Amino acid sequence: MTKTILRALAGETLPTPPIWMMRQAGRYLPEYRATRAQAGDFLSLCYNPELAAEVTLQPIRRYGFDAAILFADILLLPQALGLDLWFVTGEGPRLSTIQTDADLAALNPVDAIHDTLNPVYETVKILSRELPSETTLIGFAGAPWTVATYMIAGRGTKDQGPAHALKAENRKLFEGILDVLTQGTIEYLTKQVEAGAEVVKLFDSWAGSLEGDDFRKYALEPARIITQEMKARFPGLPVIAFPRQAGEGYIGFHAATGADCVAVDDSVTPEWAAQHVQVSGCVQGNLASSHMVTGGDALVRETQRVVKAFLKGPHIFNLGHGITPDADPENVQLMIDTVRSTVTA
Ligand SMILES: Cc1c2[nH]c(c1CCC(=O)O)Cc1[nH]c(c(CCC(=O)O)c1C)Cc1[nH]c(c(CCC(=O)O)c1C)Cc1[nH]c(c(C)c1CCC(=O)O)C2
Repeated sequence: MTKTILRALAGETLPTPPIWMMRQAGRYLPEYRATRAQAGDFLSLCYNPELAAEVTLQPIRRYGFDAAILFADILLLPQALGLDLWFVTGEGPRLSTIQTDADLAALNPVDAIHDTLNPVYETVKILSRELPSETTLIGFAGAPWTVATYMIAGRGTKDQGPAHALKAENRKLFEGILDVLTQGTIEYLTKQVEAGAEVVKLFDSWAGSLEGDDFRKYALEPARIITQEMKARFPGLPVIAFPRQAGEGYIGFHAATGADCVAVDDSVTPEWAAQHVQVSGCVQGNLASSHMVTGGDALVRETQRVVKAFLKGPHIFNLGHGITPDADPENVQLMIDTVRSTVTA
């Protein structure tokens, strides 16, 4: 029998939506914190195939999610392209920045990324051997715009100001960075699929800060190029696109990019997304991750609301964004039980 996630991605409407959770391997789980301590730090964990596979499997063992997502980070690609990357505890990522043509020219050639990223492919290979037969393995990468915002600013920013500024001041350089990332992402995802990833997801966390023609050129177009090329290389490969906070930009995103599934965040209601996005294909989402902290009746009610809003079409249940470190693991179980017991007749 085909795996439930793959059935939903193929456009099938299932009586109960399959479920997984962004950041399901993360700090809210005591077993994750223990393995991360064993690895030393976050990046050492990402580059240790045995331990990265272990943390990927932890939420599958605990909850029986329908999909596992490779444990890695979207910022490993810029590191593989030659930027320095480190994480400041309590603050987040830091990178050496790209600000000039010379910085761009100094990046490693795209085919050299595998020297750094080989341990990630090794993690995928372990997972494709060790996952239960009903669990789908999702590979991923950051979308070019989102990854570029970190490379240009050297860190996470609230409004992606430095990347917008570079786009205004030196569009040629800005587009050059996006082009390198587009090609690098294709090569990175290709190796993940060759190693055993069954689905790939593109995380465009900052798509919502691109407006009008910029959204079309820098969120939609790179997603289209990557999706088309991946499908040319691997016919039938399902692709999930996540142009987070795209709002109206979610409308038509399936058709314009060729993605099989569009993941929606919780800044839109599930009823709106069913009406405007699910009409074009599978959707993934979109319970607010804050319910994993607060729990209770509101969690049950809102979970049922999401399930019911999407029940007339293909749907993969997920949060609207990643689960946060302060979440209670018991609330995750309550969400899963609620999804699986919501009567959809
Ligand atoms: C912007 C972004 C990043 N990483 C990612 C994004 C895009 C999606 C999003 O918007 O959440 C994506 C990501 N990061 C991680 C994954 C693995 C798969 C998954 O569990 O979903 C994925 C898909 C692990 C991680 N990536 C990170 C953690 C926490 C690291 C730790 O253990 O300290 C995990 C589990 C670290 C990370 N990595 C990044 C930031 C900003 C941070 C620090 C913020 C934080 O601490 O939560 C960059």
